Amino acid sequence: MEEAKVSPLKNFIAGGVAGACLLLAGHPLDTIKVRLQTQPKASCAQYVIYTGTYDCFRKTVSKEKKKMHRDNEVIEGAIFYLVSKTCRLIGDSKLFVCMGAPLAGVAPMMAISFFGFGLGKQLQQTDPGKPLTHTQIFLSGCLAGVFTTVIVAPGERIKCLLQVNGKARYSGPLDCAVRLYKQQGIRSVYKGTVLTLIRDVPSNGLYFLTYEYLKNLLTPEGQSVSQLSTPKILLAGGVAGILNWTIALPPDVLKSNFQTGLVDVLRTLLREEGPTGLYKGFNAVFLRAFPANAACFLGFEVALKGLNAIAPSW
Ligand SMILES: CC(=O)O[C@H](CC(=O)[O-])C[N+](C)(C)C
Repeated sequence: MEEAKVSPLKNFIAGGVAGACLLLAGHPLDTIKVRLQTQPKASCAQYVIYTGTYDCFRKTVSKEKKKMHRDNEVIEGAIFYLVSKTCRLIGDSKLFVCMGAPLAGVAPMMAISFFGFGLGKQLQQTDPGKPLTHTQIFLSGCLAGVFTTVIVAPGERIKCLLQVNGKARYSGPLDCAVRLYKQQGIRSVYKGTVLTLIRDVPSNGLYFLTYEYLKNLLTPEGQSVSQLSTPKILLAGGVAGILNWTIALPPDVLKSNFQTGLVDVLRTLLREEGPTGLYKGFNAVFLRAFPANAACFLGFEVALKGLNAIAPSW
């Protein structure tokens, strides 16, 4: 297993591309996940808003279809234009609801994530010819999780509030951020930071370790990992996404609920729903994890290859 020279800068740029791919492939199911995770618990099943992933999908699509307003025609920039067109193509649904904010958040988040991972590897890489150990790769991933929390914690706070409340409470991400800041200051914007760290530090470690491990495993003897075929990249990325969520989901459920207003989340959830409550949104999360992360790593590898071709010496 050979280790190429790591460039955190190239990782940063390619990571941004990866983030855009992750978002485009994963946002509809992410919206469903947050709605399922944060819906209030009803005493009688008949009053639950969404009975499951499919029910939430169906209701979101039909409800939002009815609510198409002129203001949805307002296009804020080229990216938003493309997103809203894509949105219409899948049936005028609002599963891509508030995608402007996540795109502005996820692309830099993944850029920082891949940068942190690259930096972690670079710091531990004494000899470019010598492969890093699994522990070193895991720790590099953990470092990525620490870095990303700086923007993930406020980004997720805003995203979750918008996904749960739609436009009923806030006119958009900026309005949401400003109002949180004005009402309770920076602490409110950063509400959920510890839970974000608990979710993202170990899961990033496992995420990158799985991807690198599978890439090496799938590389035929005598070939370079950089020549890995597209299906194998998709497989390694998809599996990394699934394993990432196996440990990220319980703290994610706590975080989503905490960031949208529930206090004493762990105790309340365990008392009301038992340990399975910590796996709320399971179907949506795992349906999303494979394709979204497969697309993410493919976007990363393609962008990195392009950068290596344009600027081999960086
Ligand atoms: C928990 C989470 O956000 O995971 C990211 C992938 C995904 O499915 O959204 C990846 N990362 C580990 C980089 C945070």
